[in-house]
Amino acid sequence: MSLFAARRLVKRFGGLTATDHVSIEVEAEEVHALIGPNGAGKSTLVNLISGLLQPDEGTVELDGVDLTPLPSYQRVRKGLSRCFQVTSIFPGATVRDNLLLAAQAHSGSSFRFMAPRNAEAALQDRAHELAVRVGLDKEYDRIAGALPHGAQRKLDVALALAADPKLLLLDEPMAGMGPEDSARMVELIQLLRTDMAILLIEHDMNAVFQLADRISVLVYGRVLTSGTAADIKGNAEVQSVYLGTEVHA
Ligand SMILES: Nc1ncnc2c1ncn2[C@@H]1O[C@H](COP(=O)(O)OP(=O)(O)OP(=O)(O)O)[C@@H](O)[C@H]1O
Repeated sequence: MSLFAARRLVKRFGGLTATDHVSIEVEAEEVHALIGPNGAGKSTLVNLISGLLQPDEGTVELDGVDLTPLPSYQRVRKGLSRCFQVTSIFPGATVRDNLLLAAQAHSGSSFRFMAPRNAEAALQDRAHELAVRVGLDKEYDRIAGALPHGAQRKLDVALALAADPKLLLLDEPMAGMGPEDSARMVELIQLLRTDMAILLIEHDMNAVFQLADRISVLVYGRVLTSGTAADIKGNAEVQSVYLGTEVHA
């Protein structure tokens, strides 16, 4: 059984079927990328998976738990974390305080039996560990909103990691990045994949081909095909979908 499975998801907006019986699975430690031209329904699918939208049909399951009836925040508790295309950081606070808040939000009852001073120390450790993990330890005391774009995206990833996800949903993590920052983000995702499964929605095809074990191509709300990078590169139907369109996915 796969770690994660979305099964036959359907979402209609009036007469438009934005998600048309989409099934997608992610195995433990797998990076599964989702690509598709503009308007293919990627954002809608991500919202259905993370719980910002409710499907008209279909189910979302993680590690044997049916997440479909749960709101976003409960899905996070069950192990499904999402990074946002629009970052979710507090721009006026330091990296440290952003991470402390996230660590605290996800600490649940873990510090309940500790003396307050020990609980505070454990939170500080956790926040610093998250900064180290994404390579932001040198920026720890800087104001988040003043960081370069690439560093802000890393912080966004660190905030999602605070929940200790089993599945990390990365929604266009390379958006707006230059080649150097993109390369760093690829390195970071390579590190993370040893600890969690990743569903990656990304327009940067270089990054997708480097990272993905499996790629699914979404067109008009349906999965056109799924396969390895080599399968997808050699697929005539995929090529024709992108031909003459704004090829950035
Ligand atoms: N809330 C909504 N109400 C009505 N139609 C919507 C809504 N959200 C999305 N759609 C429509 O559903 C289709 C899929 O949109 P979606 O944003 O999911 O595509 P996408 O693949 O994420 O595109 P992009 O890469 O441009 O963000 C589009 O035709 C869009 O206009």
